[in-house]
Amino acid sequence: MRSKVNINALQNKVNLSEKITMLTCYDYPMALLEEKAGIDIILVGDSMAMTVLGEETTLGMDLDTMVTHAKAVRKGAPTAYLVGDMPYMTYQISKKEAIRNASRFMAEAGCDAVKLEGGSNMADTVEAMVKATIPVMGHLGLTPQSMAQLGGFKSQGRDCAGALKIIEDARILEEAGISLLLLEAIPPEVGKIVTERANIPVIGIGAGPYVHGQLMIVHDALGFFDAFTPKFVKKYVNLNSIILDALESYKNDVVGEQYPEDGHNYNFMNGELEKLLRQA
Ligand SMILES: Nc1nc(=O)c2c([nH]1)NC[C@@H]1CN(c3ccc(C(=O)N[C@@H](CCC(=O)O)C(=O)O)cc3)CN21
Ligand SMILES: CC(C)C(=O)C(=O)O
Ligand SMILES: [Mg+2]
Repeated sequence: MRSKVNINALQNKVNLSEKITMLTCYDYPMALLEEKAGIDIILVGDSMAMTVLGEETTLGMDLDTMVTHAKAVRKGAPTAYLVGDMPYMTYQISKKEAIRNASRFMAEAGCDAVKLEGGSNMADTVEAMVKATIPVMGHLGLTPQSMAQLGGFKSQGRDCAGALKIIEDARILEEAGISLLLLEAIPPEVGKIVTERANIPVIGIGAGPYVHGQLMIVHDALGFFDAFTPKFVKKYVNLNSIILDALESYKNDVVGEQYPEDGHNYNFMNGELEKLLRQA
């Protein structure tokens, strides 16, 4: 087993200019594989609402479900740096609720940190959570929980004012005590400026090549999600077509009576069948 990935190990990679790898994960079998592949950071994302539960937004995700899945992911990935994604309205209402809700990811699921969306508006909350022993990952740019205000899933920071706001928010969040920062769907140049000024690991998802590491939604990387494809997605395999082939083969086997075969059957213990046939 590799040694546990902690925040120092991640900072070491940054210092050595080694890229950090991050993927989402929502269940135990995928966690086993991501751990085996040596992925540094695993995010149990509220994107699970869309990739696993078929919702059109992330807003309906609830904390109990997130904690349940984070627990399963931790079982499959004991050494990855595990981040739990705080669902909509579990941290926006009060610092007290934010701390109590975040603590469940830490205590029940064994997460290493929690992630929350927002900039300067979240600085006080981040400070309170860090004081309460909870490491926090910030998330700027396209923040899906604000989609009603952003006007949908739209890339961000593409004008001067928008870019300046992201750069300033990154500074304020770092000052408030975040341990890591995620940048989503922004121009590479904005990612570069934020990364150069940061003293913490900066991970991008559609934030260009200059950040310290890359995140992708695992269902996107595997071709296991078809509803839409963000521009930054690279599909490494088309799992949908592989799985569909297998499902159709199974169906054809059953309909064509090719399954089950002899080896799939449970046989009687010695002499018992003859006994049954005499008595039945
Ligand atoms: N499967 C999946 N992958 C993701 O990366 C992802 C989710 N789900 N769900 C939550 C958010 C939404 N994401 C998105 C969605 C769209 C763009 C995008 O590139 N949007 C276009 C505009 C599309 C429009 O105008 O409606 C853009 O150019 O900004 C980026 C990230 C990222 N996240
Ligand atoms: C899209 C990423 C950044 C996320 O927050 C999630 O997977 O929920
Ligand atoms: Mg999320």
